[in-house]
Amino acid sequence: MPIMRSSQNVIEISEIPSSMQSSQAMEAPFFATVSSLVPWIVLEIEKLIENLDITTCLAIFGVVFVGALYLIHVIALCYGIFHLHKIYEPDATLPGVSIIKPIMGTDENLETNLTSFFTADYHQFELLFCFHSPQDDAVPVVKALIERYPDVDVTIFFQEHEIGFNPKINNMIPGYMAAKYPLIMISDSTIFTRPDGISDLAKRIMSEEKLGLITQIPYCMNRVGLANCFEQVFFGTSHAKIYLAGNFLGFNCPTGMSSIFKKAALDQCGGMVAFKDYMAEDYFFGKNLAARGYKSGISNQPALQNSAATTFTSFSNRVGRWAKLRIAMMPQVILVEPLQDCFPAGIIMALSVHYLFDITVPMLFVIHFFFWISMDYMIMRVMQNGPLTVSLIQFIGFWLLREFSSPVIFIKALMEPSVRWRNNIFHVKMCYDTLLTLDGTHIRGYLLTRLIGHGSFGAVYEAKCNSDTIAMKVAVEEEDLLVEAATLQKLYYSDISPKYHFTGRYGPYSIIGMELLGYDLESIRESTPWKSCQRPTLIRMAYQMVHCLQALHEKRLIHRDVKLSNFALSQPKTPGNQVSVKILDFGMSHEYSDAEGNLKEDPRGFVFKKMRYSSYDVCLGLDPAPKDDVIQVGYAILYAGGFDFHEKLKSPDNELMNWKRELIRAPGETLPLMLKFLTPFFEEVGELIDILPVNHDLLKQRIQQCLPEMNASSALTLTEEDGNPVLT
Ligand SMILES: CCCCCCCC/C=C\CCCCCCCC(=O)N[C@@H](CO)[C@H](O)/C=C/CCCCCCCCCCCCC
Ligand SMILES: O=c1ccn([C@@H]2O[C@H](COP(=O)(O)OP(=O)(O)O[C@H]3OC[C@@H](O)[C@H](O)[C@H]3O)[C@@H](O)[C@H]2O)c(=O)[nH]1
Repeated sequence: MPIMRSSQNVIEISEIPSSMQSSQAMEAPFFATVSSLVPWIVLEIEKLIENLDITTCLAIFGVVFVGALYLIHVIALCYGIFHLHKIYEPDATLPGVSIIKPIMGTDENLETNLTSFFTADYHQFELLFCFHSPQDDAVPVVKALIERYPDVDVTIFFQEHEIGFNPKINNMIPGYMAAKYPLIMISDSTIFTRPDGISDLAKRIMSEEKLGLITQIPYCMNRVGLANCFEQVFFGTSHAKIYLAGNFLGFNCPTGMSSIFKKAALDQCGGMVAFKDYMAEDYFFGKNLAARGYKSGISNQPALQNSAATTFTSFSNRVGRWAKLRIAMMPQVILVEPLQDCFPAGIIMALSVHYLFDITVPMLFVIHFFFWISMDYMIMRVMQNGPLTVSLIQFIGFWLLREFSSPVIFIKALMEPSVRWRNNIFHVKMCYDTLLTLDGTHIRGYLLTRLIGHGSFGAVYEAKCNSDTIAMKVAVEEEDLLVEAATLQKLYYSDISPKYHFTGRYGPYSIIGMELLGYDLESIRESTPWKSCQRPTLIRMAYQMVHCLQALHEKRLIHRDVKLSNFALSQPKTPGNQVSVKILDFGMSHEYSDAEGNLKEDPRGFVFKKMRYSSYDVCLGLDPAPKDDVIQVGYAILYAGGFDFHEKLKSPDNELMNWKRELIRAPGETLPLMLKFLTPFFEEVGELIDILPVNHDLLKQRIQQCLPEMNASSALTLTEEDGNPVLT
C-alpha cells in the first residue's frame, strides 16, 4: 500500500537539513557539502515513497541487491588484504598432522605436487595415501617417492568397501581410521603446498579452541596455458570474493580440496564415515561442526591447485558440478547465482538507478563495469600476493571470457541430469542431500525418527505415529515414487514386499508410507564372522529370493535393481522368531508387458548398461528381462555366501565381462571353490533365455539340489547374539 504524506511534511523535512547545513558549514566544508545533499536525498526518498508501486519496489530492490554485491567486493578485498599471506614462525608445540591424500589417477604434475608434501617443513606429520585400487596409475609415483624420501612417515591404503555415494570419502575412510595425530588435513592430489603450508593451517586451527575446520581458499599455481590462466582468473576473482566475504560473514562456504580439522571435533559428528553419502561432504563438514558449536574459517595461504590436466572442458565440467552441488544444497542460490555476475548485476543496477533517479543507463553501466573489474583485479592481486603472471590485457580477456561463459556453464549444469566426477557419473538431485537430514521432521502426522537407508531416488526413514511404526520413503521428484507406489500396490497381497500404506505429496517432498521391515540381507552378511552366510542359511535365503522374483514376474513386473541390500527380512514372528525374505526398492521396476504379452517401453530411459552389477547381456546393451533379475540374484547369492562381489566389480571392464559370461556358461569352473556347491542352480540360470518365461519352480528345485540334506523351503529364524543379528 502506498504511503501517503502531506506536502507540508515534505517541506518540514527538507528544511531541517538546510538548517543543519549552515551550522556544519562553519565547521568543515566537506561535511557541509555532504549535508547539503541530505535534503535532496530525503526529498527524493519522500517522492519515491509517495509514488511507491511495483516497479519502484523492484528498482529499490535492484539497487539494494547490487549495493550488497559492491559491499561483498569491498569486504573481500579488505579481508583478503588483512588476512591472507601472513607469515607464521615455525612452532614446534603444535600438534602432529595426519595428511590424507585421496588419489585417483595421475598427471604430469602429480609428482611435483606430492613431492611438496614429502619435503614440507613441519615437525610432526604423516602422509596417508588413499587409493581406490592397487592398479591406480599413481601408485608407482607414490612408491617411487617413498623410496626417495625414506625418512617420511608414509602409509598407503586401498579402499576396502564402497560404502557410500561419495567416492572421495569412500577412498579416504581407511586413511582416516588409521590417522594417529589429533589434526587431520585433507589435501587433494592436485594441490601443491609451500614448505610452511601445513604449519600455517595447524597454527590457524589451533589459534582458537572452538575452531573446528579451516579451509584454504582455492587458488592456482602460476602455470602457462590458456585454460590454466583462465582457471586462475576465475579462482582469483569471482570465486575468491564470495569465498572471502562469505567466510568473513560466517557463512558455511567451503571447498574441501585443502582443509584441516580437529579429529576429536569430527569424531563428535560421527567421524568421516558419517559423510559417506553427501556429495558435498565439505559443506556438511562445516554444517555438522557448526551444529556442535565449532567455527570454520580460512587459512592464511590459498590452496595452490596445480593440475596438469586443466582444459576449458574440464573446467566447465568441474565448475558446473560444483554449481549443481550448491543448487542441491541451497536451491535458493538458483535465483541469486546468475544475477551476481558483473553484467547481469550491471543491467539491474543501471536500469534501477535510471528508473529511480533518471540518470543515463550507459553511464551507470560503464561506472559499474569499471568498479567491478577494478575490484576483481585488486582481489586477484591480493590472492596472488603480488603482480599477476598475466598482463592487464590478458586479465581483461580472461575475465570477459569468464563473465560470458558463466551463465552458459550454470544453465548447462541446471539442465543436465547427471554430473561426472572422474570415472563416476552421479545423479545429483535438487535438495537430495537435504533428504538425508530429515530426522526429527514431522510428515503427515509421522515423526521421522531414523534414517534407515537411501538410494538414487530418495531416503527411507523409520517413522512413528503413536504406537504405529512404519517406513517412509521421501523423494523430491514425484515421478521417482510413482512407479514404486504402483508396484507396491500391485504386490500388496503377494506377501513378498513391504505392505503399501499411502503415498502423496507433502510440502516439497513426495512420500510413500509402507511396512517397516527388519534387517536387510547385506547387514546380515556383514554381521557374520567371516562375511559369509552358512550353507543351510544361504540355501534358504536363495530359495526365498527366487520366490520373491517369481511373485514379481508373475505380475509381469521386473525389478532391474536386484542386489543383496534390496532384500530384507520381515519382522520376526513369535513363537520361534521366524522371518521371511522380502524384496524392496522398486524405483527402477517396470511392467514389461501388457496382458496380451506385448512388450512395453519404459519412458524413463535408465542406462542399465552402465550399472556394473547388471547381467552380461544387459551390459552388452540389451534391455533387462526377467532372466536378468535372476542372474542378479545369482550375484547376490554369491555375495551372501562370502564371495567378494564388490571387489569383483572393481575389475577392469573386460575382466568383469568375461567373469559374468563364464559364470553362466561354465559355472562349475567359474564358481569359487567354497561356492561350487551352487553349481546346479547356476547351470539352470545359464539356460535362461529372454524369449522364454523363467521357470522359477525349476530354479527352486535346483537350489534344493545344491544342498539336498537341507529343506530349502523351510523357515529362517532370526536371533541376536551380542547385539548382532544371527540368521539360521
Ligand atoms: C545479496 C547478494 C548475495 C550474493 C549471494 C551469492 C550467491 C552465491 C553465488 C555464488 C556461489 C559461489 C560460492 C563459492 C563457494 C562455494 C564453492 C563450492 O561450490 N564448493 C562446493 C565444492 O567444493 C561445495 O561442495 C559446495 C558447498 C555448498 C556451498 C553453498 C554456499 C552457497 C553460497 C553462499 C555464500 C553466501 C555468501 C554471501 C556473502 C555475503
Ligand atoms: O572418484 C574419486 C574422485 C576424486 N577423488 C579424489 O578427490 C580429490 C578431488 O577430486 P577432483 O580434483 O577431481 O575434484 P574437485 O577439485 O572438483 O574436488 C573438490 O570439489 C568437490 C568437493 O566435494 C571435494 O572435496 C573437493 O576436493 C582428488 O584428490 C581425487 O583424487 C577420489 O579419490 N575418487
